[in-house]
Amino acid sequence: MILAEKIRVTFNKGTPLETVALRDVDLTVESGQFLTVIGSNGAGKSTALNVIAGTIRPDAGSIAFDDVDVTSWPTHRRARLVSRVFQDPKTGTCEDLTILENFALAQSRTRPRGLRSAIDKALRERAAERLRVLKLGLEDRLDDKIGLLSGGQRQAVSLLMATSGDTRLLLLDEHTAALDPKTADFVMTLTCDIVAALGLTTVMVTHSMAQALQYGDRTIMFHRGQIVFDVAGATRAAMGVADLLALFRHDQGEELSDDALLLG
Ligand SMILES: Nc1ncnc2c1ncn2[C@@H]1O[C@H](COP(=O)(O)OP(=O)(O)OP(=O)(O)O)[C@@H](O)[C@H]1O
Repeated sequence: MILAEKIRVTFNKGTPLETVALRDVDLTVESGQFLTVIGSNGAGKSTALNVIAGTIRPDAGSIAFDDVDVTSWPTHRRARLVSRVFQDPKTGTCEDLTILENFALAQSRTRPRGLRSAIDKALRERAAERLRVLKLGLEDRLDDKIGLLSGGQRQAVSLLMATSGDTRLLLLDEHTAALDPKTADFVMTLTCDIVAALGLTTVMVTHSMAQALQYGDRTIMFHRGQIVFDVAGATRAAMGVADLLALFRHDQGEELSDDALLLG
């Protein structure tokens, strides 16, 4: 479970560029819940993920995982429990290393060992077994440089690596936005399968309202650093994009003016 209380993040404090990116945000995500997050450009979505991952330390508020206060834990200390997949497939993998070496690197995130000593028969078998699920033939290309893979293949491998080890919390930062629609569907199906199989608590940021409603079991929207709505259960299941827009208009007294959100 994630319990974030009164989280405030201010960039460039005390300067003319001061921006309050998160305004006393409270957010609880139950264990095993799959939360989708939407919001216009600059609404605070990435900052919220950064606070959970530990990349940004809030200037006020606290954050706990399963009742353990991790507010002061740096990213590397949280890395055993939290992993993240980014929009750019290149971010999650190391281009000059082979597929197998990338798996070894991912494993060392949770079980620190030298890269060479981490590559043993057991890892080779484990990596091949996980890759076989993709049905892309990558289990036969363990010694290929990962830079040779397509964006979609690489994102699928990033997802497998992010969910190896002891990860309990998966953060997805628009991880299908750079893929063509067919590949994006493939990666989303893989995501849902892995999340369900491992029972991961998942937070997925997306620019698409339709995708936010299609996947997961709860949707929140950020706007100007605050959560402006939070829908789940039967209410959410009955909603379409037009209903989300109407909810926004009703609560905020203004129209949403972000084409990417409307059209995505
Ligand atoms: N490192 C930073 N330095 C200064 N300002 C920042 C920084 N990171 C984010 N901001 C500002 O904080 C606010 C929230 O940004 P954030 O990236 O969290 O929004 P977002 O909802 O993820 O937007 P997008 O969909 O465009 O990625 C914005 O006004 C942004 O310009």
